Amino acid sequence: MPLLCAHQLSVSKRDRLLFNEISFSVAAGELMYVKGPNGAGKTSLLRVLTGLVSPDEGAVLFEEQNIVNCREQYHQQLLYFGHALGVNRSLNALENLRYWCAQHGVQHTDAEIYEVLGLLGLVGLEDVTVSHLSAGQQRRVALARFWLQTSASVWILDEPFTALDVQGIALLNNRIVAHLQQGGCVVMTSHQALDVDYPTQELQLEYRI
Ligand SMILES: Nc1ncnc2c1ncn2[C@@H]1O[C@H](COP(=O)(O)OP(=O)(O)OP(=O)(O)O)[C@@H](O)[C@H]1O
Repeated sequence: MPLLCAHQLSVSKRDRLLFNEISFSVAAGELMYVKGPNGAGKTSLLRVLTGLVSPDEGAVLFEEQNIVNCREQYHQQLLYFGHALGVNRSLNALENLRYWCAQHGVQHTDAEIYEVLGLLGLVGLEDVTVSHLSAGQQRRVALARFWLQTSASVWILDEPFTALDVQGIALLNNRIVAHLQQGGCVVMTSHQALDVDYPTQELQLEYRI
């Protein structure tokens, strides 16, 4: 049974049809890579898959149920990483992750959060206000949720590699592969060529006039 299905999705913005009757499914252990030029509609598609935005036509199914009818159950199984980092720039990394854990019902001690921040190369920066961190370090604080939240099966990632250095990209790639090997699924976009050592399905969106 697929974890996630897009069924004949169509979305228009400002009278421009971004995509029309797109269908695909992603099963446990599968990675879907959504490609396309700027403005093609990749973010719009991902937001529809999360249920944040409704499609003009079609439906998104989680475990064969329309997400409209199982919103709470779906959101418990969903980890969405969008363009907005979802970190409070006036708090430090530790405070941000404590807050994120509390909001998402994830139990972690400070020691465990420190460990994840260490893994992400943020040792010594745990109590620095996020606005004083570099762009890549801020992304790393946001990415910590992929190590803190281990129960979500569906990961939807919108350009997660932005601003990361080579080591950061490798770290995240490894985490994505581990998630897939543990039976999760991933739908992601990236303008960088994907360097994930894992079988990948591709969906190409075109810029439609
Ligand atoms: N809320 C909105 N209101 C009006 N138009 C929108 C809205 N969101 C997106 N668009 C338009 O939809 C089109 C697709 O945007 P989208 O962000 O989905 O593209 P994308 O493929 O993710 O692009 P990029 O590679 O630049 O991130 C763009 O032309 C954009 O202007």
